Amino acid sequence: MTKTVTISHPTGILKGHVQLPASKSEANRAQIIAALAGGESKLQNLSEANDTQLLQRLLKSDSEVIDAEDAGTVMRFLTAYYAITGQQKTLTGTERMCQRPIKVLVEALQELGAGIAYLGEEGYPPLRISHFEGTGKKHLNVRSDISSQYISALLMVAPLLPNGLQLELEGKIGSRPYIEMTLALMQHFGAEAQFEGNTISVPHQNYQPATFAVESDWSAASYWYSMVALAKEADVTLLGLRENSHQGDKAIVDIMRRLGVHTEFKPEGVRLTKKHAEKRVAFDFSDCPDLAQTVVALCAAQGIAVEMTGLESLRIKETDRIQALQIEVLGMGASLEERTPGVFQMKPTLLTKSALCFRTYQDHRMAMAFAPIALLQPIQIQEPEVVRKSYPRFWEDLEKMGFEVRYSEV
Ligand SMILES: O=C(O)C1=C[C@@H](OP(=O)(O)O)[C@@H](O)[C@H](O)C1
Ligand SMILES: C=C(OP(=O)(O)O)C(=O)O
Repeated sequence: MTKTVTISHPTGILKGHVQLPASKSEANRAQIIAALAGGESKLQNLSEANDTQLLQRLLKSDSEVIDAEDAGTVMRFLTAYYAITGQQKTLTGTERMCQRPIKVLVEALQELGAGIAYLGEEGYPPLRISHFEGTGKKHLNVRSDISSQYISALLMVAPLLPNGLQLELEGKIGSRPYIEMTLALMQHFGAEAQFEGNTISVPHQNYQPATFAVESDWSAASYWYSMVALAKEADVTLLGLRENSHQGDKAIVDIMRRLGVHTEFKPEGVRLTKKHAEKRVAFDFSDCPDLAQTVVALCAAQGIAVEMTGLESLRIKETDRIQALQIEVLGMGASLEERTPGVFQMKPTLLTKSALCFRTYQDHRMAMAFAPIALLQPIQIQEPEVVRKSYPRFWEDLEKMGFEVRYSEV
């Protein structure tokens, strides 16, 4: 039996306000840094997203076995947190988490003096963290082309190291805005750092407890942008988003300007209305990999040809997102192919009225990226509960905006 949701929209007209979930990326940085700061920090607007709630529970847990489930930030940030604070823990996660690499982070922490062993395959969780005997090493070379989460994890613990830390980033810097978000949050809690060229320097210093209000999630906003692009008429306000955001996924504003959505910044959030869409576009997702699925699904539905680069990290996220997208757009009559190394092209056809049922591969973003297509025709999405990772109220919010959402098991 597979849980399935059938979604349709009777009018195709979207009007109203959406209260988005708060950013899980900001929340999880704030929670780690607040724990390192000690004292009484006040974190406001932590969302119900499982990734956020999970970290909150785990930071309070005395258990020696820690299950990071499918949350990349939780796995990577806690590895550095437990290692540098000298806690004995076994860190594990879902089957998929144990296929997501962590070697770059583990080796960096080992160089700093952490005792970490692999309990399964070398380079992957589960991990056993046993002790910390500081080597006093200050300068580390770290690859930055696999996941920025390793860099963020190291940066957040860096102020605790007696000599601070100087990271030399090697290779392409993927997901760079997430590194900048980490530095911004560190600064909010009183820790200064310098990012010049490929070098990030963090002196030894103390964090200060602080109040921090998490912004709404720009990645979650991207699905509403897609809905506005596909709607017959739309006037939608997404609450709690700011023009001066820490989140790199604010790039959706510029992407969607070309794909049919006008953004107006207002004090309460962003107001989205429809505009003309281009028929052929090219985007680099190196800075905003979580937006790629939104764009692929929208372009497949709208018959927009798109060339994409910067998708390398998609293969090691909640699922192999390239493969998942290739399979799902094929069902829509579109093709997604790597034409030359690193350059993907999607050739769409205009959507036919054939029945569409999308699989989600235990990936919240597969569900949310394809859901907007329900504005064109009724669709089905399998395992709809995957959205709990970042946006648990996603289906309820669709209903509030006039979608019909029916659950079944087939
Ligand atoms: O640091 C973060 O909060 C994140 C960084 C990105 O991962 P990578 O750095 O692995 O690309 C992003 O895809 C993920 O959803 C959240
Ligand atoms: C990749 C993601 O999350 P994480 O790496 O934190 O599991 C995501 O939310 O799209």
